[in-house]
Parts: sequence; structure tokens; C-alpha cells
Amino acid sequence: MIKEQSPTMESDKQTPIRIALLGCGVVGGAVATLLTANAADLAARVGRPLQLVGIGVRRLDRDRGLDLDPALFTLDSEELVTRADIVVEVIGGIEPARSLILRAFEHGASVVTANKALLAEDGPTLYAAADAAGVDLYYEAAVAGAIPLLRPLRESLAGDDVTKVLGIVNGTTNYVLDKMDSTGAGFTEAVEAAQALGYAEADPTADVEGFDAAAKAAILASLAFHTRVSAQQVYREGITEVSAADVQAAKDMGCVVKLLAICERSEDGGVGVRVHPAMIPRTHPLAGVREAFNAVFVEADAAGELMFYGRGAGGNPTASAVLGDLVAVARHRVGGGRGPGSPPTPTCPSSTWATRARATSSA
Ligand SMILES: NC(=O)C1=CN([C@@H]2O[C@H](COP(=O)(O)OP(=O)(O)OC[C@H]3O[C@@H](n4cnc5c(N)ncnc54)[C@H](O)[C@@H]3O)[C@@H](O)[C@H]2O)C=CC1
Ligand SMILES: N[C@@H](CC=O)C(=O)O
Repeated sequence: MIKEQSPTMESDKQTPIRIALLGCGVVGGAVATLLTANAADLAARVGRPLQLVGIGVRRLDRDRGLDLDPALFTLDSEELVTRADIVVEVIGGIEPARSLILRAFEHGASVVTANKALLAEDGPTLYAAADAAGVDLYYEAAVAGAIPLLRPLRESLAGDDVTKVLGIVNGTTNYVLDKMDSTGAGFTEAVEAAQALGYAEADPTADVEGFDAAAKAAILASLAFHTRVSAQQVYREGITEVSAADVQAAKDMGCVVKLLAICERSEDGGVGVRVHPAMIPRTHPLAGVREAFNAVFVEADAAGELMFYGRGAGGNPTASAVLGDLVAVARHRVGGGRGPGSPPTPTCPSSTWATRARATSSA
């Protein structure tokens, strides 16, 4: 029997879910473009239209090369978050991103963010604030760009015991090391190319010194091991000291240099998280991860070994993950529920250890 819908239900379906976008750089520009271009499909998937109500920026006069209504742009992000149901934060960095997210929660809005730096530094404050407000905080795009990785760790593997997460989680450094390896390009030239392609952070120091990978490793370890690991607890070594001679020496030994993130759980329940360059044999699957691609291996007791691979950086790939979160959060709004956005309460001791292990074949 087909149920007749009441006029209220029908008109509810037409009420847009209001989206505020904070930041209109590489990721924000791609999110705004896809959100408007795919509006009809997204509305069908959510059950209600998603309406972009404003874009918080620092400058109004900048030509962003985007086909968007100029009236959407505002300098007043504080006001913008108060008139949204869902806020997408793609400004990056700690402040004002944190204050704006907290303000959004206070006003009852859910948040989707790609900001791994903030989550790794102060995630627990944000998770607690989202909980207190009864809203969602989703951040799939924060680790490994387009690759669906956090949701499988948090949901699909929730019944298993993850013992290790290992891989390449920074596209910029992988691009740089790959260019140095395959073309003999210098370090600076390769970094500039990665910046031009939209892979690097606003300050590429975060990439080349390993801060970005350390933040991602902290988020991965927190989800994988049901604990709380901050970026400061991660042993970190970047690629600035990897010279053309190191890359050539690795080549001569049948190896390639990669920046690895390694999260391990020891027998006694301790957790070790580290980021450092390592030489890996050219026959290893990670050696074939080229350009700005990312690849992550997850080992779990019952599942065994799983591999996740895809584009880890760039506007459209990252926007894909942001929009996936946006649809999930919007569906909760329509259904009246909340999703499992925040990590669960820690169940494993939060003691961490880190080793300085710049090993050959450590993968
Ligand atoms: N670019 C990438 O491949 C990826 C980036 N991310 C994350 O996404 C976020 C954004 O990254 P991108 O778009 O690459 O950076 P971006 O530097 O291209 O864009 C950030 C934008 O925010 C603007 N902004 C800064 N302060 C602001 C403020 N107070 N109010 C409004 N706008 C402000 C900047 O002017 C800039 O246009 C960061 O958290 C980054 O870590 C995550 C995954 C991949
Ligand atoms: N700068 C980051 C962007 C994605 O997180 C990277 O290069 O991986």
C-alpha cells in the first residue's frame, strides 16, 4: 500500500539544507563547484536540496576563476556559520578554524572539515563540543584525500582488532620523491611543481618536514586503536634532508625512498606512531605508488591485510571526500539522527612510544 504523504512532509522535502563554506582555496573552490554543478543529484541522494548559502573568504576582490554567484562571498564567517545547518571548514590551520567550528556547533550546525592539523592538535575538544551540541563532526578528507579510509577504520573494522596501519599519506612528499627518483629533478623544483598542482599545504613546510603526515598518522592511530594520539606524540622526520645522492644510492640498491607513516600496536597494548623516510625495495607494492597518490596498508587480526590506494591530494579528489561526508551528515539531518562521526571513547591505554627507525626495508 502506498502511503499518502501529508502536505507538511512534502513541503519539508523542499526545504533546503543550508550549507556554509569556509575557505575558497584549492579544496573550497572544488567543493563549491561540485556542490552547485551536482545540485540535482545531491538533492535526490539526500532527499532535500543542499543550498550553498555563503562562502567565507578573506578577500572579496580576488578572481578565483569560479563560476559562482558573487553575492555568496562574505568576509563575515562568524555571522555565516550562524545561518547554516552544515558548515564545511576548508580554511585549514588552527585559528580561526577552531573558533568557527565551535561557534557552528553552538548554533546547532554540523561540521565537515578536511583540517587534519586542527584535528590532530585539538580533536578531543571538537569531538566533545559536537557531542554536547548533539551534532555531527565528519572529516574523511583529512586523511588521504579521496581514499575512503577513516570510515572503514571507524565502522567496517569496528568488530576487529587493528594491529598496524602503514603507508604513504602525504601526496606532496610522494610527488617530490617520485620526481627526484624518476627525472633527477632537484628538491626545490619538485616542491614548486607540487604547489602549482594544489597538492601542497599553504606553507609547504608542513608537508616536507612531515608535520602533515604526522597529523594524519595521529588521526589514523586514534581511530585504528581506539585511543587518543596527538600530532605531538608522533615521532616525525621529514624529507628535507633527503638529497639527490640519497635517492641515487637507494636506486643503486634496487630501492626507492618514500615518506612512510607507521602506526603499530604492541603486544602489551602500547601504541607507536612514527613518520620518516625509508628505503623500500622496488618490488614492494608501496614502491609503485607514484606522483601524489597515497596508499595505506591496514592489518587486522581477523581481516588480515587490506590495502587502500588513490589520490591523496588535490582539489577534486579532496572535494569528493568532503561531499561524501556532506551527504552523510545531510542524511542524518533529514532522518533526524547523528552519525558515528567522532572517534569512540578510548578503550586502549593512551601511552605511546616512538622509535627512531630510519630502516631499510621497514615496509
Ligand atoms: N589541498 C589538498 O590536497 C588537501 C587539503 N586538505 C586540507 O583542506 C584544507 C584547505 O586546504 P587547501 O584548499 O589546499 O588550502 P588553500 O590555502 O588553497 O585554501 C584555504 C583558503 O582559506 C582562506 N582563508 C584563510 N583564512 C581564512 C579566514 N579566516 N576566513 C576565510 N577564508 C580564509 C585562504 O585565503 C585560502 O583561500 C586544509 O585544512 C588542508 O589541510 C586536505 C586534504 C587534501
Ligand atoms: N598537503 C597534503 C594535502 C592533502 O592532505 C598532501 O600533500 O598530502
